[in-house]
Amino acid sequence: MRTPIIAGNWKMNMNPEQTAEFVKAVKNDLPATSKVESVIAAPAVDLPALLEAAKGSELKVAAENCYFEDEGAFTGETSPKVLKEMGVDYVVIGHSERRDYFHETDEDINKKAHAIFKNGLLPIICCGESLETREAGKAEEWVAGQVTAALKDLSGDQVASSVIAYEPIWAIGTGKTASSDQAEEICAVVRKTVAKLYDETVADKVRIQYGGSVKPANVKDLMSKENIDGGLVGGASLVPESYLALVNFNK
Ligand SMILES: O=C[C@H](O)COP(=O)(O)O
Repeated sequence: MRTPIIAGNWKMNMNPEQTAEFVKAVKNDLPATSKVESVIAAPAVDLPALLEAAKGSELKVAAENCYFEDEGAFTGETSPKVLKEMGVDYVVIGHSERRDYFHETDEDINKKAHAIFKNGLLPIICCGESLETREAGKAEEWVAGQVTAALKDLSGDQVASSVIAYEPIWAIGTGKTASSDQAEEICAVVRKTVAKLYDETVADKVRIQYGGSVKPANVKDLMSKENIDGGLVGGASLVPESYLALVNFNK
């Protein structure tokens, strides 16, 4: 039985003060982690405030990115080793915004996944096709390729404990959600890809999120699908009431 995981991805929208206020507003109404994992992914500058505010609550903390080296002359980068020391749980990697604006490659993402596991963190690995790729009928092939590249040389146990987020680029921040059937179709492809690369046991354990205009009004429908175990939520995770409605989707 896979534990649902709802992760807010704040992107570059909050400061430390707003972070502390947000957590104060939600921390007493989060579901038990054993029922639904509630995660917030925040920019590196907000992580100390987020970790401090989340202490003693059910909230788990994710970084929005990290580098694949632990330390050294890498100006501006964030060390996965330090993230672990700080108490971070997850790191989001391969988000389409990082692939597009910061030119992250499949190879970088795979290296980051290895660095994340080496440091005892867990990855939320993003994948997803553009509208052009979808319209060319190549969404399945594209996503399977991204998943295969991201997981290269990871062990079955590592993959079983990973989270993979399917986010069609055309649905991010656009208000256009993939229908729950469209989302399920590709999330099933992700699981099948994991089964092909590893085995059914690993595929059965890996948790798959859908992301792209998820909101309180559609979360229940998406979460009812067999291969959707959670959501990676941008805009609708920025307001405490909306975030609480998302993580409490099954109440
Ligand atoms: O990481 C989150 C996704 O990019 C989705 O963003 P959105 O919920 O604002 O569409």
